Amino acid sequence: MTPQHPSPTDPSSTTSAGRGLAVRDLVVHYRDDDGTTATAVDGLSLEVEPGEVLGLLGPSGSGKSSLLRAVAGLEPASSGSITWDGADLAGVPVHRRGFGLMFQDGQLFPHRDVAANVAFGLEMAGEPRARRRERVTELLELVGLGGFADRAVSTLSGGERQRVALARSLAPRPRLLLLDEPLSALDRALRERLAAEVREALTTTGTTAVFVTHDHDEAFAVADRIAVMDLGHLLQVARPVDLWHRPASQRVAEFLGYEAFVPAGVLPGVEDDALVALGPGSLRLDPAGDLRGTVRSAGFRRGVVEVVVEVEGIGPVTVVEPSAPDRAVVGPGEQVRLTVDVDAVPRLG
Ligand SMILES: Nc1ncnc2c1ncn2[C@@H]1O[C@H](COP(=O)(O)OP(=O)(O)OP(=O)(O)O)[C@@H](O)[C@H]1O
Repeated sequence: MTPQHPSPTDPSSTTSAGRGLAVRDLVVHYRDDDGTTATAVDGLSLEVEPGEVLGLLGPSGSGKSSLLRAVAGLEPASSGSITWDGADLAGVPVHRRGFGLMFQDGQLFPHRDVAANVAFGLEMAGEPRARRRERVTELLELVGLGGFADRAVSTLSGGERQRVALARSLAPRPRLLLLDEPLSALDRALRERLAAEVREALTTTGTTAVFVTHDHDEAFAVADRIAVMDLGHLLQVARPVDLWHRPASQRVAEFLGYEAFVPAGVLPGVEDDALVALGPGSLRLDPAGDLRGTVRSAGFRRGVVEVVVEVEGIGPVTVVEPSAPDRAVVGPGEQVRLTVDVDAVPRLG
């Protein structure tokens, strides 16, 4: 691994030289009152190409917000550099970076109506009133709030507020939009729907963006590439499909939801000793299968049945089966046989 391209085997991890955002060997420290320092970002390098949506994924405390805040200029870098189109941003204050910010709680201005919230950045930029009005209408349409211009912010639902916040942050056409857990205050169903809408708004407007989340489903729904962080380090950067099928390490695979890690030789018909990961999608219930297991639990979830099976010699693995009204559902304690889908069992390097 080189710091510039953490996954050199993944062609999608390379970017056009010097364009867009480049973070090089960045370190962000926090100094406590007692003089001790905590390292939140530890020598991290990353690039974001113009027009790209990068998902920044990692567990709580992995340093995602610290990285985002450093890029925004809200947190000083202890060492390393942050550049945009090759120009160093050290010493460039937050409001001169041309970057937009969007947070979990939207931070709308309560005394302005929806249109005035969206217009805020345009006013700051000195846009004439007619152009502002036009742009506000365009942005509210884009986020699905066409008739909302005159609404008071206090009358909006949580999802509507975040749509307004998104419209407001897109209105001045930031050269980079930094989104820090913008959906995490919303309930799961709304979050899934809005994640798709955010992606559409970003790609329709061609906005370059970094989207921080600790939810891998959300990262998969929003991002062109996903950067996985842990303990201030970058573990892997890859397109969602490559990340899922080729996680670079057990740590990445665990974080994505893989459940069992065994030598490949444990699987029927496989003879090498590489470590492999099994998770949802790796196994199928099959009366003629070579693996045996005991059902621990079975739950219905939006058209599929998720069956957790204690697989002999492997451990618990979730099996996802399509649901049908006349198909018998297995229950806890039941003995089952399973087949491996070898294409859905990544080898860990
Ligand atoms: N202002 C601060 N002072 C001291 N330590 C801090 C400060 N902000 C963050 N940290 C520490 O830096 C580390 C990284 O925190 P950060 O908020 O960047 O992580 P995160 O991945 O965004 O987490 P979360 O998903 O919980 O927001 C953590 O150990 C955290 O305790």
